[in-house]
Amino acid sequence: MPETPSDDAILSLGGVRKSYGPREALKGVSLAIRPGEFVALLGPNGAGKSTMFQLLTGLFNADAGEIRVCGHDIGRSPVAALASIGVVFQQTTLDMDLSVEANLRFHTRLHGIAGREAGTRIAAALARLGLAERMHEPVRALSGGNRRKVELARAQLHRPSVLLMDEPTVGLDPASRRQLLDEVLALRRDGVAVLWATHLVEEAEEADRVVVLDAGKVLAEGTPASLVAAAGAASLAEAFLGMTGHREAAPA
Ligand SMILES: Nc1ncnc2c1ncn2[C@@H]1O[C@H](COP(=O)(O)OP(=O)(O)OP(=O)(O)O)[C@@H](O)[C@H]1O
Repeated sequence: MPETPSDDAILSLGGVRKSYGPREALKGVSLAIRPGEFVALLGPNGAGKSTMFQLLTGLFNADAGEIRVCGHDIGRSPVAALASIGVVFQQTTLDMDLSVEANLRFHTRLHGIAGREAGTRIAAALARLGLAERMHEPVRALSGGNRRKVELARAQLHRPSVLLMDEPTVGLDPASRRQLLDEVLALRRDGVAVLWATHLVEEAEEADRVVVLDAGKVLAEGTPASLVAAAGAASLAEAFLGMTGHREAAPA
């Protein structure tokens, strides 16, 4: 696997295993991401993507292996590791009846960001995403695409080095999907590392590197072009289908 980063990784997994009873969801997964790199975790349903995110966010502990964020072992130093992570989960975690601002304020308080500084960060994050004028509206009044943007804004308020996005475009229309992807791709300029889980090949095509996960194992990784070339395929979709045989993971 030629393009795996090594010592300069900001997020790394080494030999990570996780089972639910007899079912092995992750069977010894290793990967690493550098600052400013956008990595797509591409896998069909049941590949283990959400399980990996649950381990990366400290919701569960791995049965074996090591996860490090900015040099901190998530098992031994979870507070330090999690302080460097921003996350957008597959299911929304916003309070629909609170205003956009109140949702974001809750997050800044959790991270110990003082009032005035919190206000400045919230205003800047919403302005960047074109949502400054919606700040006082209840989240319920926003479209699905804008709700996701609020979650993206929230995930960045504590200025994490690593952003985890777990199938964040599920349920969004094509234009909103495109916008969200563009916003996150742009974060590379600020040196933010992104792990973007998806089952949509077209989203993975834009990544710096693609990690193909299936049935709890990394099948391949590399740039989209290198995966296509290695598979002797005409497209990433064809390469992916050839590797996994999962037809439901074809382009949207
Ligand atoms: N809480 C659980 N209890 C038992 N098995 C689980 C649990 N969560 C996940 N699994 C199983 O672990 C495997 C990996 O599931 P996971 O949800 O991590 O995959 P995924 O790639 O996120 O899939 P999807 O795209 O459908 O969300 C699947 O076989 C799934 O059925």
